[in-house]
Formats: sequence, structure tokens, C-alpha cells
Amino acid sequence: MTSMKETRKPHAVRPPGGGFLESIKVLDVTYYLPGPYSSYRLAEMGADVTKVEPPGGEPARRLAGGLIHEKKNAGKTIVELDLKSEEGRARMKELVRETDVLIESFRPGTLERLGFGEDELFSLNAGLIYCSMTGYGLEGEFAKAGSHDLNYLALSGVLSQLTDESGRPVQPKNTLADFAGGHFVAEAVLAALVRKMKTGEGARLDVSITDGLTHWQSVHKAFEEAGLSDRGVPDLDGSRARYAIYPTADGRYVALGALEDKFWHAFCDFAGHPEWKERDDVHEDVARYFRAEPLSHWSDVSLRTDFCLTPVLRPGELDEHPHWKKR
Ligand SMILES: CC(C)(COP(=O)(O)OP(=O)(O)OC[C@H]1O[C@@H](n2cnc3c(N)ncnc32)[C@H](O)[C@@H]1OP(=O)(O)O)[C@@H](O)C(=O)NCCC(=O)NCCSC(=O)C(=O)O
Repeated sequence: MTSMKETRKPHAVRPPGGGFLESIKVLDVTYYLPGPYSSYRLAEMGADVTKVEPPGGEPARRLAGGLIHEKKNAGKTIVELDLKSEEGRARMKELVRETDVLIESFRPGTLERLGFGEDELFSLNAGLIYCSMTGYGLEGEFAKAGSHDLNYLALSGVLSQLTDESGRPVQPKNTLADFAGGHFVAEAVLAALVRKMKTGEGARLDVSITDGLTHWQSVHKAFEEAGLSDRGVPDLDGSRARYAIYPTADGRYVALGALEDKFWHAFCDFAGHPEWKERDDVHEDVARYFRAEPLSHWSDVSLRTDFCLTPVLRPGELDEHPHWKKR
């Protein structure tokens, strides 16, 4: 008998889940950003992704100089198939038989018109995990309507919170809903894969981007219904000086997220203004303080202090920042 206790620690993998989906096959019949991004996430976890596109490629191949397509389909095998031809459909049937997961992102009914309705797909592959990613879901008032990122943000309530001081919605420079949609799909597919491991059963998944976004709104909805705030979570809406965005001397910005007293007090001491500690309305004083130095200065400060300060970086600056150099 040994008195030694053996413990096995799981090792950290980067990206999280990297390689875990090895040997899982994904058939990606999606266009634009959210669908391709969902299978890109699965590919990052090791899945073997085959993307079906019409002859000449999907619309996003040409969009924005082709960069979106290039980035979100890296590592996938792209097969051009005319699903309106017998030959194309025959090849598609082979791919459906071989795959574990099929993700599509057309309007409800489009894939069926191309000869691949739900019954046909499950008769080809009974254990299939078949995921439809749509803007609004397979059923409902808007189900058949075409739509894009901005529509999902608007209908879910998210856009009403991305406003300027006057309450006017601002045009986001990031297609938040599209990327979120990709995550909603990947999350649902992973749950279905776990269930399949336990039961052997396939699944039919109805993932609506807008449905997913409404979950982000549950807290905000509760505040609004309780009559407490129509501007989001009160402490986090910029009304307190400790949790706000401030301009710097060079026209850039910092984000101060000193929500808890210990962080806010540490910031006030660092700034040499202990008299701010008990106040929430010192935005202008704090703004003057940050405006005295450029972003590089505050970026340095943020690395050697602990009061939830970060520079507002542009995507192209990430690689130069010490945090991202190490991650
Ligand atoms: C993006 C869309 C608005 C595009 O609308 P439409 O092009 O009008 O309709 P569909 O997508 O349903 O149909 C695509 C057409 O291509 C045909 N089609 C598709 N694949 C094939 C192949 N392989 N071979 C032959 N024909 C094909 C299909 O039969 C349809 O033609 P016909 O048979 O002649 O009808 C819609 O797909 C949509 O709302 N999808 C919901 C989810 C989504 O991805 N939203 C976009 C987010 S991107 C975004 O927001 C952003 O980037 O911005």
C-alpha cells in the first residue's frame, strides 16, 4: 500500500478547448459572418470543417475586400457545389452522410428548397446534429425576413443601450450580434455533442441570434420593469465618476472601472485627490486629471497599479501591448 495520493491536473490549453474536437466533422453551409464564425470557433477547438459554397463562392468572399471571408474560414476545406444541380446534390448527400454536425444560415425553408429539408437530412444521417442559425428563429413574425447585424441589435434591445449622451443610438464599429451569434451556435452544438455522447442521439437546433441577445438584456429588462432605470444597470451606466470613459491629452481614451470602494479609493489616493473618495459626481475633475497626459502615460500607469484602469485600444494596437504579447 502506498500512502501517496496521485492527483492529475488537467492542463490549460490555448485556445481554450484547442484540439478537443479532433475527429469531429462539421459541414458548414453558411454565408457572411456569424455562421462561418461559429464553425471557425469549432475549428479552433480541433473540428474538421468542410464549407460548402455555391459556384464562384459565397457573397462574403467579395465583401470588404475578401478579408472577412479569409479570416473566418481559415483552416476550412472549401468545396464549391451547385446545390441546384444533380451532381452538386449528390456530392452534398455524401458530405451529409459523413458529418457529425451540419450548420446552415439561410432563411428558413431555403435549404429545404434545395432538396435538404429536415426529413431528408435525418434520413441520410440519423445521428446528425443539424443546426439552423437564423436572425429571428425558425418560426415567428420575422422568421422569413432577411436581416443583418444591425437589425438583431435593434430588435433585441441592445442598440438602445449603445447610445451617445443625447440617447441617440450610435452605429457600432463592431458587428457584435454577428460574433455573438457565432458563439450561440458553437455553444448549442457543443451541448448537442455532449448529449450525443451520452445517448447516441442527433439533434435539431434552432439558434436565433436575436433570441440569444435577449438573454443579455434580462438584467436591464428587470431594472426597467422595476422602474429603476431605463439606461441599463445604474452603477455601470457612466453616472458614477468611478466607472466611466475619459479622454486623454492626445485625443485617445481610458476606461476606468473602479467599481468597488477599494479600487476607487486607491485611484483617488494615486491621483492625489482623497477628497473625491466619497463623491460620484466628480466626472469633470477626473476628466481634467486624465486629460493632462497622453494615452501612453495612462497605459503605463495601468500596468503598475490595481484600480481597474485600461487603455481604450484599437484592434491594430493589440500586438504591441505587453498583455497581448504574453497571451
Ligand atoms: C443573409 C440573408 C439576408 C441573405 O438572404 P437571401 O440571399 O435573400 O436568402 P437565403 O440566404 O435564404 O438564400 C440564398 C440563396 O442562395 C442559394 N444558394 C445558397 N447556397 C447555394 C449553393 N451551394 N448552390 C446553389 N444555390 C445556393 C439559395 O438557394 C438562395 O437562392 P434562391 O433559391 O434563389 O432563393 C439571409 O440568409 C438571412 O437573413 N440569414 C439569417 C442569418 C444570417 O446569416 N444573417 C446575416 C448576418 S451577416 C451580417 O449581419 C453582416 O455581415 O452584416
